[in-house]
Amino acid sequence: MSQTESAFANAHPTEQDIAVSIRGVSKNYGAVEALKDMSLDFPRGQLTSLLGPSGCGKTTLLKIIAGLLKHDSGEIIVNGKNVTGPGPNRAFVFQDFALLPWATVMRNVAFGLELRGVPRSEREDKAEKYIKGVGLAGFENAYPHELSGGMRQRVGLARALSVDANVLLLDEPFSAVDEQTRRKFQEDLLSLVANEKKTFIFVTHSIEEAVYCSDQIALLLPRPSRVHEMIRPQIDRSKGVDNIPREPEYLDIVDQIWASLRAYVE
Ligand SMILES: Nc1ncnc2c1ncn2[C@@H]1O[C@H](COP(=O)(O)OP(=O)(O)OP(=O)(O)O)[C@@H](O)[C@H]1O
Repeated sequence: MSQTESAFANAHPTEQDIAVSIRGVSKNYGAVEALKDMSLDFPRGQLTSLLGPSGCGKTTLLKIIAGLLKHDSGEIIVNGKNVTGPGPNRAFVFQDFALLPWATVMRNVAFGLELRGVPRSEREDKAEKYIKGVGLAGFENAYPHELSGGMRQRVGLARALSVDANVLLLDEPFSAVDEQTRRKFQEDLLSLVANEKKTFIFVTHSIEEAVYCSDQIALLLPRPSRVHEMIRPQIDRSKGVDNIPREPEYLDIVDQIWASLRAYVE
């Protein structure tokens, strides 16, 4: 079986430790049916991308998992428990950064811990670890307006990491950054997935990015959204961000996903 066939055939692994499970979730906005009877599992410690045409409900699903938006029916199970609202086990990294403009990088990253009453030295130690982890060492005392969009996005990610949520929800985290920053950020994200043992759920518009970064990709159909296909790319990432895009297996999976999606994009 070729790598590409196995990426599609192994899409329903058994015996996985599931961090988040979506069971028959539906969501309407008035007359707009956004999600319909959606079911999907997110394995612990892995990165799952949600990929699909614009308006298919990716952000809606992410916000429902975060507990920021109520679903109409179905269940969201996180670490084995049904959840109906926000909780400390999930952190949402907003597309528009949602940083405090008057606070330094250190204070922004430590802010979630500050809200929980964690003593200053403890929260700053933890924040420092993640400021380094996202490549922002040296910028602890900078303010958001002194940073580029990509750097602000990293502050948002460091803040989400520092609160010890074990599920990280990222809504197009790289959409506002240039190509070089995007590649560096993708590499850093993969290191975080490997080192942090957290579950990442990631919305992207980029097929290439999804294939490069993901353990599994949920291809969603236009609304009312359902899961069209699950793909497990199994890319050998040791070849590095610059070489993988030339690998035949990578290109085959990108082509197959494009073939599935193109009918809905026109
Ligand atoms: N607050 C709202 N009120 C009414 N309709 C909404 C609202 N939010 C989203 N929708 C509609 O629900 C559908 C799903 O939206 P959502 O933002 O989840 O899609 P998406 O896949 O994340 O889109 P994109 O890829 O363009 O960011 C869209 O048709 C959108 O217009």
